[in-house]
Amino acid sequence: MSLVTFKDVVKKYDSTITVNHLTFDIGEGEIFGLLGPNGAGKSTSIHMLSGLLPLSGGEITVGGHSIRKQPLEVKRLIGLVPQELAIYDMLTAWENVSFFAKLYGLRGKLLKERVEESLQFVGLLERAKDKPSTFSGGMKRRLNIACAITHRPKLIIMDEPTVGIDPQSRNHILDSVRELNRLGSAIIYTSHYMEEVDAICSRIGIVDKGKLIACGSKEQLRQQVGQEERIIFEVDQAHQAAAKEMGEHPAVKQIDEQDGQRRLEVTVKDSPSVLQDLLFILQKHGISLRQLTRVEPNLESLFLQLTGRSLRDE
Ligand SMILES: Nc1ncnc2c1ncn2[C@@H]1O[C@H](COP(=O)(O)OP(=O)(O)OP(=O)(O)O)[C@@H](O)[C@H]1O
Repeated sequence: MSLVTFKDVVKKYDSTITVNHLTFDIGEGEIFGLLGPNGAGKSTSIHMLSGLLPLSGGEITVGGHSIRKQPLEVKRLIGLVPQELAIYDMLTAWENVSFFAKLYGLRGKLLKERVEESLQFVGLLERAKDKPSTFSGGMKRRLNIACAITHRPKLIIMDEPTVGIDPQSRNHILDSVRELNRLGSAIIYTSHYMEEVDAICSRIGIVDKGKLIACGSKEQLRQQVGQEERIIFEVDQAHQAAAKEMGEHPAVKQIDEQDGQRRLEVTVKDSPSVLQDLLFILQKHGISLRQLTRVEPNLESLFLQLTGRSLRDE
């Protein structure tokens, strides 16, 4: 059964549509990735789901409850880890987590146990008495997570939780996502980092300019890319004629020239002889190969294919 449903969800600011008829659902126990460039509408969608922003159209349900009609029931089921840190500098780590736990009605012994458990979970129990102003960016992000999980929500929403932090904290957060999921929560994870979403999510929705342009399991999305791959040739000299000849090969779909034609990114349809043919063209023009890289189809390729733009360029 679906834990979350988005049905024809729209958000408009005046006449601008920021979220454009989004429809998808998320099953219990899933890690669902919402992937898209900056400004795609991920945070806006998350804020509507969390009851922080009203919908302009459509409906969102969590555990069968409508966010429009039963916002309190929905809020009880979710834990939001917002993109902007929601922690208080004048409170200690313990007091921060305890503050949020009380908002969810926890009291007494249970409150103490859950605060301790949450701080332990994010690796900050030893720093419980310290104020966040003494923490690194990654530690603050981890504290932000601890604040959202004390009430053991069925759905944890993480909005770009790894932006601007060191690799160690990033890995810690990615491990916590997997662990929270293993302990029984469904997760919605928004990011513009394809690698993160690819690494931890079981299903992925790709959004661009407010629209859901693809949605499915990683396997389904890869199949959608089809049998294309990218071959990157790094060569010793620029050569227009060679690049042009490569572009005329029937299996070549696209050539992107970088570094003054010293780096050629060639998108090819699956064909047994294409690599050999392209190498032959380089050889014929007297060009030496410095490096050759083959890139398997991935979410980046799918985004490129669907929008004609690179996810990284945003
Ligand atoms: N209050 C607002 N009024 C008008 N436009 C807004 C408002 N809030 C957001 N937007 C616009 O809505 C679009 C989507 O923003 P949103 O923050 O949801 O994107 P995002 O995918 O989460 O990207 P990011 O990772 O940069 O936060 C952007 O173009 C943004 O400028």
